[in-house]
Amino acid sequence: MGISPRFNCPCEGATQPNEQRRDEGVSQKKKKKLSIVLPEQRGLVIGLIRRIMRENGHLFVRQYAIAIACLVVGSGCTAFLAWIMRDVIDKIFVQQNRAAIFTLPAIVFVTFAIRGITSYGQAVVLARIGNNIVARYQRRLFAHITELSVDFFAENRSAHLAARINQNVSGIRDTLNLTVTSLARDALSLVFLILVMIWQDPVLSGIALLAGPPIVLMIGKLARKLRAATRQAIDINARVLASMQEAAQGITVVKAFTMEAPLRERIERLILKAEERSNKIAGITERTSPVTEMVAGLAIAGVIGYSGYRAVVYGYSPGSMFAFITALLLAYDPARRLAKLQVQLERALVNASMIYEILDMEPRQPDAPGAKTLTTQRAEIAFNDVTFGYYSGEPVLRSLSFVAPAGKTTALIGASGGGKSTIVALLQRFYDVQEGSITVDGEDIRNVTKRSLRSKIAYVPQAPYLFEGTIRENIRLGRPDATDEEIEDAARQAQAEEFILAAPQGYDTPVGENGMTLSGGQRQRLSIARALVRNAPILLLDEATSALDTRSETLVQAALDAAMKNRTVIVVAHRLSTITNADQILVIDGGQIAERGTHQDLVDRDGGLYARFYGLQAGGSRRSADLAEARG
Ligand SMILES: Nc1ncnc2c1ncn2[C@@H]1O[C@H](COP(=O)(O)OP(=O)(O)OP(=O)(O)O)[C@@H](O)[C@H]1O
Repeated sequence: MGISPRFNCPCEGATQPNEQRRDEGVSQKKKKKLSIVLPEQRGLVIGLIRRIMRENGHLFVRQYAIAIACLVVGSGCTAFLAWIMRDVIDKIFVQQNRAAIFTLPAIVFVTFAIRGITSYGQAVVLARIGNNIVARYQRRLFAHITELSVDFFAENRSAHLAARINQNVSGIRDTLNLTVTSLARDALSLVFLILVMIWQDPVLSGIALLAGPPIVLMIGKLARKLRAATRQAIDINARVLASMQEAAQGITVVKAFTMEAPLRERIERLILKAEERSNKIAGITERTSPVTEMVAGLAIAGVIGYSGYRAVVYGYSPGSMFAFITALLLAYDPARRLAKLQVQLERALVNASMIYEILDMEPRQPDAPGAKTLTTQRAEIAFNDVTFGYYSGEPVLRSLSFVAPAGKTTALIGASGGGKSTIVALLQRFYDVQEGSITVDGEDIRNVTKRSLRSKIAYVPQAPYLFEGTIRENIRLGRPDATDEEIEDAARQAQAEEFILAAPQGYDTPVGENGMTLSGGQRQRLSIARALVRNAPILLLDEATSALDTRSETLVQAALDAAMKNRTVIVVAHRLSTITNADQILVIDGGQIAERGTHQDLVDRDGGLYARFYGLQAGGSRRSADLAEARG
């Protein structure tokens, strides 16, 4: 299973062609990358709006009812103001009715007050709905992303992803709010005002409404242009933010290599592009204004000219004409906003579809239907004829078979790129094998839940990663229900206690971003403590001691030796010194096992790869990169 390219169509009901599904067994670089794909056709756009409505609308029925009630009352007030102008002119100015001098202004004031209160009410309610939608989608996205396979993160730069999500999440909110406010406020106001106009004067209304069709045509054209520009703008903005974040994260490398100037130039180029895109969008969006103004101005001028002619020549009542013109002028604002609606919706929909693009992705290694919980008796691991490659036709492991006996240590060693880390990744089911199988106590790991499989494994990665939080919290990530005593015990075993207690707040000292305040060796020891506290039957060490100095390494090695007892351990080692005691050593070369045996067996093997390598450096502390040299 692969990440579904179904996100090409974010509307519901879109299915993936079978052919596409079939060739997804092997990950294919192009398919995994997030691209900006948009529904091009009107039907798909409506599908997207309907999906957003269906997923969210029912959650906010009460709030939307309040907002819509406010909008309806507000629209009614607007129409009423136009309506009452007839009385203002006729009663006050023509009939000179004294009582009306007091009552009509009072009515106008009360109408404005009601309009103000309802406008406040709808704005607050809609803002709350919007904020809640943003929060819900942020939660949903994070939960979904953490379920996606590791290859998704290998293919998508994390900073770029974060920046894009940050921009996109507003799309759902804006689509909903724009649709609701436009329909409930602007469309309703317009309908009420047009009714007032027709009631007052059907002929003049006909003249005024002639302005509609040309404006609608023009907006349709502009919206199409805007769609492409918006897509590019969102992507460029995400790249700007991502580049800044990456520069901040890698600031030591940036400074050490004096990369400031070229980096600045790169970001400046992106910023310039983003500025150009924003200007283009503003140009397209605002192009609606002059055209709308001119067409509407023409209609209003026509109405004034014709009604003036009728008043002067035929003596029509100024009151009804005034009410008509007021309604026409008041209708102008909602009509203009409605004209802009499609343009604004374009942007919101581009963002919303990008959110669904991520939400519609499926993990590549989902649990099989009816997957069991893995229970381990002995925790014996077996690779049976495993063939695997990250890309189709490029196998990294070829028909690889070995057994990692229960309670014993199996060391993997070999030249860089041979496939050692891949073996460790496959065992955790970050990827699925293409041929063969991997079993734990005879159970194929594809038949058990990933959660239960991984709960049996403690993993110390090549590059230790620490999360924002305290030292204690970072160790506790190994097992959330670990007691403070267990955490301190693990830290002691990992030879980390000394520096932890020397830190300003001991175990409660914050580690800074990815442990920036700690040395590489200290980070590694915390990572080992995290694995120890997990207390799992399988221990995976990927070059766990690579960042330690000789003293720490000796200490940690002793700790690891203790932790390895009675566990099934697979250790990827780059230094021979760390594996001389291993129960079996597998020399991995070109995705296959070139040699296997204990350290002594392999050293004794005349002309063997391992023996040659060992011979190269009697001290046995050189890195396995030298194996390539040994291989000649
Ligand atoms: N996520 C990935 N996507 C694509 N190719 C990958 C990925 N990870 C590893 N590879 C490729 O797979 C091959 C084996 O890599 P792997 O990391 O397993 O080797 P290794 O023996 O652990 O190397 P090292 O000792 O340098 O860590 C390499 O050619 C590498 O480029």
